[in-house]
Amino acid sequence: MSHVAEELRPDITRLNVGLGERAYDILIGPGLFHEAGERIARLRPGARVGIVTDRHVAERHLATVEAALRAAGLTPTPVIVEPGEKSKCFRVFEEVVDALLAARIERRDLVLALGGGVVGDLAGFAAAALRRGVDFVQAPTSLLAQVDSSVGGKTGINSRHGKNLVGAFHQPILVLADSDALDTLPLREFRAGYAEVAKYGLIDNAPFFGWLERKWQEVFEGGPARIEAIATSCASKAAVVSRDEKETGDRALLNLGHTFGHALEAGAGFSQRLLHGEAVAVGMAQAFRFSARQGLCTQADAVRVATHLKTVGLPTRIQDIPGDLPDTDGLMDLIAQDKKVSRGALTFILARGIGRSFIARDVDPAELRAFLEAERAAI
Ligand SMILES: NC(=O)c1ccc[n+]([C@@H]2O[C@H](COP(=O)([O-])OP(=O)(O)OC[C@H]3O[C@@H](n4cnc5c(N)ncnc54)[C@H](O)[C@@H]3O)[C@@H](O)[C@H]2O)c1
Ligand SMILES: O=C(O)C(=O)C[C@@H](O)[C@H](O)[C@H](O)COP(=O)(O)O
Ligand SMILES: [Zn+2]
Repeated sequence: MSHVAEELRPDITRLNVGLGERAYDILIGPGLFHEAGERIARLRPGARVGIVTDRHVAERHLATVEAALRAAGLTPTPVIVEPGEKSKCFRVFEEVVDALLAARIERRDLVLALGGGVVGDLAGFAAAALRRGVDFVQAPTSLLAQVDSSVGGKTGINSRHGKNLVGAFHQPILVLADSDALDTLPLREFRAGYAEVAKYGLIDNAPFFGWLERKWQEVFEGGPARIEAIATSCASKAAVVSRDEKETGDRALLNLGHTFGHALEAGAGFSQRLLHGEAVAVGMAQAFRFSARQGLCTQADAVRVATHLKTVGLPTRIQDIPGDLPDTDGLMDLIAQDKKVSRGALTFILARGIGRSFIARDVDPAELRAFLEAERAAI
């Protein structure tokens, strides 16, 4: 990537995910979709580009991106899926792969994921599988995708057995996070993405969590605080991914709130009843309450976490989720399918305090069950 364009655009933040020959840039700032063609053509001049997107995003942003690609001599073919988590499934995966093959996307061509985390995970997995692997670019359009899912190369789909159980590690070659795209994102979706922003503070950056407590309204309103929150989140994620690409060690910290959260998402049928970020918010509040119950962190820290999440309008308890959920046995079964489970031993991300998360292996199932029962009984 040339530095010249960034020097001409001081409003663009450029980060790098240091992965040797698979290193890539993350660009964050306004107007990037208008420059998508020029920036992608520098990496793959003359390429065919299969643009995987969803209907909501297509209605708002596809024309801009397509025009930019054509102007730079690239040949785009859109592949449009239905919005929502249910599209992360085998049926839609097959449809996307078939559409990309029909568009003759070859090994030196590209897949462009234009959308939220659902499109990013689905398109990334399609790119990983297509002709045994073609390159892909992430053009994230939701807050969640700009701060988390577009970075790090986890791609995949859900199975009837649980969340993200089929997939591949496949890194993008570029991430273009156009902050203007967030202007069309519904508030509920923005809030859900905010849960993953707060996650970075809770994992290992207490000052960032404190900053969010003071500045969250500015982050929601847009402007410099929003860009700063996105850049801080991406920098945290890039650092973890660079040192542990395939989650053999501390990348698992990025799973804070996800062991509980994924079970709840699956329990809610991957439906609009509970968005991924909302599930993570409940899961993080639970991880801190579970930690406090085990004497690992103070009750005050657990309350502080839940209070901030509640203040921004996120759910923090099972009771905040509308509709029926599996009972404790059902949740335990779903948790048993978590990818961090090893030879049956449960792994959770727990905390000794805000910004002091750690990987807890061999969590006692009896203690977990008692905690889930207590959570269910809480008013
Ligand atoms: N791979 C990873 O590392 C990783 C990390 C975090 C989450 N995820 C996955 O990401 C998914 C959640 O992503 P998400 O929250 O972006 O959900 P999503 O992709 O479903 O997008 C949320 C909703 O907002 C709409 N939308 C997106 N951008 C828009 C825009 N700019 N304007 C208007 N509407 C827009 C979408 O059409 C959809 O209806 C989950 O499947 C989760 O498992 C993956
Ligand atoms: O990138 C990671 O690593 C993460 O854990 C980020 C999470 O926010 C994300 O939801 C991820 O898809 C969960 O990974 P999984 O391995 O538990 O499916
Ligand atoms: Zn997540």
